[in-house]
Amino acid sequence: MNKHRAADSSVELSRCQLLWRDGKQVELPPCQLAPGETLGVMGPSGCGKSTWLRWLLGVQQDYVDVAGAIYFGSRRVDHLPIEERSTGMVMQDQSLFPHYSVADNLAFALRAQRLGRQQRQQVIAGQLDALGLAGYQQRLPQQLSGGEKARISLLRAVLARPQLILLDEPFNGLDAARRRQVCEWTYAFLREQRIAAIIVSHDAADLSGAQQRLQWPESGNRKDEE
Ligand SMILES: Nc1ncnc2c1ncn2[C@@H]1O[C@H](COP(=O)(O)OP(=O)(O)OP(=O)(O)O)[C@@H](O)[C@H]1O
Repeated sequence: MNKHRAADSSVELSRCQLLWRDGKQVELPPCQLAPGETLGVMGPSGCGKSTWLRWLLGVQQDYVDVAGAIYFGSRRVDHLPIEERSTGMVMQDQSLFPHYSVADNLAFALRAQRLGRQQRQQVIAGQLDALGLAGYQQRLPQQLSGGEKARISLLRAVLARPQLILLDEPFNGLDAARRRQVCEWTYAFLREQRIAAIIVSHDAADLSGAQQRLQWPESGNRKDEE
């Protein structure tokens, strides 16, 4: 298990303010997620959802100031560097290691769990099977379709078993039947592994398994208030 992960602690996000350089600002309400719980987020294009997720992940973003706190149990993590936050993210552009096979990409995510080689191969084979990708171990990312890449990216992020996982439009590029299947698998896996998650999507059906919802609040303009 990830050494930074406190298995039974909840994720707590304080009220959070995002302030862009051009004066646009938005205030998000506080939120608490128990292990295995998901927050589904919807909002119009360009409102700041990905920016907020990248802040939660710990990415430096010079175009915006963010004031807020993130706690895993009693531990405050928003001042920690990205590698110490036990937070994973699947981005819209799906970043697999291009020169690693599917199996090696997934093995990378499992490294903290210290499984033996055979056990690791079993986990990988079982999960690929569950996602309709049986036998894909030796493929390279360039040999995958967009939808296949999306599923492997998602699998890699959840197999690392972070405390919090951030999914930005994770089911894009899938046909309707596959989208439903991957969506159901994702919620079941997050619940079973007790991983708290935030899922952003423009499609309400993607958020049907989420226990909590956030409709992105209207943004204001600080310059108008001055
Ligand atoms: N690297 C950047 N530099 C400057 N401004 C940026 C940068 N990335 C995003 N922005 C701005 O921040 C605002 C929010 O963008 P963001 O990508 O977070 O929106 P979003 O809600 O995720 O949109 P979408 O649903 O289209 O993905 C937008 O006004 C965008 O132009």
